[in-house]
Order: sequence, then structure tokens, then C-alpha cells
Amino acid sequence: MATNSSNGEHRTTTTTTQATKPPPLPSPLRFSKFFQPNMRILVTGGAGFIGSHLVDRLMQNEKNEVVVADNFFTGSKDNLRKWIGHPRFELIRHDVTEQLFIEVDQIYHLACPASPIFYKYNPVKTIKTNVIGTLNMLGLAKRVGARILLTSTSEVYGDPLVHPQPESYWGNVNPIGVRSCYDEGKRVAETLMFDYHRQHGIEIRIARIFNTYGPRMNIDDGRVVSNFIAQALRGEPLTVQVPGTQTRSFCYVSDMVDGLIRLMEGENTGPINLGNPGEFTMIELAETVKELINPSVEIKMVENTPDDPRQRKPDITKAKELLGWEPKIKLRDGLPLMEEDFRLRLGVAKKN
Ligand SMILES: NC(=O)c1ccc[n+]([C@@H]2O[C@H](COP(=O)([O-])OP(=O)(O)OC[C@H]3O[C@@H](n4cnc5c(N)ncnc54)[C@H](O)[C@@H]3O)[C@@H](O)[C@H]2O)c1
Ligand SMILES: O=c1ccn([C@@H]2O[C@H](COP(=O)(O)OP(=O)(O)O[C@H]3OC[C@@H](O)[C@H](O)[C@H]3O)[C@@H](O)[C@H]2O)c(=O)[nH]1
Repeated sequence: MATNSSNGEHRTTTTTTQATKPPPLPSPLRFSKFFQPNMRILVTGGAGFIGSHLVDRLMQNEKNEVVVADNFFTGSKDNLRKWIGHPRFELIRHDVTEQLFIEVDQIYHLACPASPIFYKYNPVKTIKTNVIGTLNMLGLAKRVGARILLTSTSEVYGDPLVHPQPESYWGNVNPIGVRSCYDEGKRVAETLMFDYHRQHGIEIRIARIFNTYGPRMNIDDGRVVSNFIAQALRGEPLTVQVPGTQTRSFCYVSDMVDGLIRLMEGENTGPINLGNPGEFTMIELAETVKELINPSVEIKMVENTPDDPRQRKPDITKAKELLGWEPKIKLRDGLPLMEEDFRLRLGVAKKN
């Protein structure tokens, strides 16, 4: 340290770089227990839509122990019903804006509301979840030497001026808009991931997820696929927000989980786009849902919300080359699988 007080100011300059401390060894007791997992995995946000499907897949490996930390803001214990009480599974009611002290080998950090309605509900909390939550999970990763994967988002590209979006595109985001608690929050989360990687040698992985859909989405989640399916089953008009020509690319959840696990297990930090490159306007989506689920339903144009991105489609060249991953399930095949789940939950039987 050097102190300069020649002009009355006290400036401190650090001249030494801090050496990275190796993580502590796991507790010796860990290896004296009857069951020895190969891997103890933390899934934050594991009670949510993507998180609970990820947990299902991770639990299939009998050498994994899975710990879920969730504050149940948009997630539910119901999504994890089949694992509660299982000896390799633990569920903790925990808010990631608070520190968490546990011993794990990998962290899938998903905790964050994802539907615009929910992330805009309490924007200050959303940005805290993204920034403080990610900081806390990186602190945990540093303390125990765990590898950490962040589920970032296509929203980091904002209202993109490059189409389709490659990972090298820096985006077009409104930093003071109503979506910024989420998209700027995720951008800071990505920055934190890379700074911990460069400064502390933490093993990081970043997935930029594009719109994902499937069973277990909240019925009143507010996102477009769940809205249209619920509306079609209830016989209500499908609400297309104007202009209706805005596009999205929809990935079925099992493909997404496959991509996330490949990214975690592979050698690349990312960011890597994970999404289905099939691109649809919202009018096309409404027409497809109408045709497949309820041809008698009406399509109604309604008001939109500010800063809605006009187009979105992932360039998945990197995912193909680096992870050997590409989605298998087309929209027309995925929608009926989600319809089945929504019918059961809404109690609407299929007419023959
Ligand atoms: N589904 C998509 O289309 C999509 C697209 C891009 C990115 N993502 C990202 O993937 C992740 C999962 O999304 P999802 O669709 O499953 O959403 P979701 O809302 O179903 O799940 C989010 C989970 O995080 C929990 N959570 C929220 N805030 C928390 C907090 N402060 N502490 C602890 N838990 C908290 C919720 O209760 C919920 O269980 C999110 O990080 C989201 O940003 C999703
Ligand atoms: O009822 C509806 C709901 C939505 N929409 C439109 O559908 C499009 C998609 O909206 P959604 O609410 O499903 O989601 P968005 O694409 O805006 O954001 C999504 O993508 C990126 C993720 O990070 C977010 O978590 C996710 O919500 C928007 O253009 C919206 O205007 C409708 O036309 N009708």
C-alpha cells in the first residue's frame, strides 16, 4: 500500500495483487457417511418451472444429491412433490438475497422471477435478486470451490438491432425502462460472473436462455404460451398484444434442461445462447394454438407494454459447435404436451 498526502488528499493505491486462496477441503465426515454422492448440486429457483424440470433430470443420476433453495415467489413445492422426503433431496426455503452457507460441488443459479408480470411486480426486489443474489451465490462458489452456472436471458440483447442474435452482440437495452430491473439485472449478474472468474478463478458457466415453455408453467404466469393455452382451454379470446408481428423463438423445456446440463458439464464458460431458432410472430403463435387446441376460440388484439422487444431469435452456432446441442422438439409437438398438463390442472377434459 502507498499513501499520498502531498496535496492534503489521502489517496491509497494498492500495489500488490491478492493471491487466490484455494477452497477449503470438504469436511472429513463427508466421506465417512453411508451414502457418498459424487456430486452435491444446489439448484436455486429449483421450485420454479425450468428449475423443477432440471431437478427431475439431476435426480435421475443416483450419485447426485440435490439441494433446492427457493423463496417460493413464483415457484411451488408442488413442482417438487415427488422428491420431498427422498434421501438424496433437500428443499430449503431461502431467499438468495441472503447469504447461504452449505457445501456443494455445483450451483445452478436460476432464482429470479422470469415472467415480465412477476419481475415488474417488485422491480427493486428483482434487481436485488439478480445482483445481490448472484453475488451471494458467487461468494458461496468461491468459499467451497464450486462450479456455478447462471441462467441469463435473451433479454440482455434488449430490443435487438442484430438478427438473429449471436453471443457477440452487446445488445440494445433501455437502462431506465420498466424491463431494466430484469435485463440490466441479468447483465450485471453476467458481469459479476466474469469478474469472479477473472479475479478469483471461479469456474463459471453462463446460459442465455430464449423463451422456454412446457408443463408446470404457472397457469396465470402471464407469459405468452401459458396465456394462450389457458385461454384456449377456458374458451376465452387469445390476447395478442399489438402489433402482433413481434417475434419470439420457443424452446421446449426438456431441450433446455439438456442444454443446461451440457453447458455445466462442458469446458466452455459461455455465454452461450440456448433456444430454439424457429421464429414465430405472436399472431402465428395464436393461430397455431387455436388450430391445435380450440378452433372456435377468438383472437383479440390488446394493448402492449413498454419496451417489448420486436424480434428475437437465437443464433445457436456456438451451442451446436461447443456443446453438440440443438433443440429436438418443434413448437407443434411441444404445445400438445403442455396442453395435456394444463388440461389436468384446469380440469378440462379433451372432447373426442
Ligand atoms: N423460461 C424462460 O423463458 C426463461 C428465459 C430466459 C431466462 N430464464 C431464466 O431461467 C430462470 C428460471 O426461469 P423460470 O421460467 O423457471 O421462472 P420461474 O419464475 O418459474 O422460476 C423462478 C424460481 O426462482 C424463485 N425465486 C425468485 N426469486 C427468488 C429469490 N430472491 N430467492 C430464491 N428464490 C427465488 C421462484 O420462487 C421460482 O421458483 C430464471 O433465472 C430466468 O431468468 C427463463
Ligand atoms: O397474453 C400475451 C402475453 C404476451 N404477449 C406477447 O408475447 C411476447 C412474449 O412475451 P412473454 O411475456 O412470453 O415473454 P418475453 O419474450 O417478453 O420475455 C421472456 O423472454 C425472455 C425471458 O428472460 C423472460 O423470462 C421471458 O419472460 C411479447 O411480444 C408479448 O407482447 C401476447 O401477445 N399476449
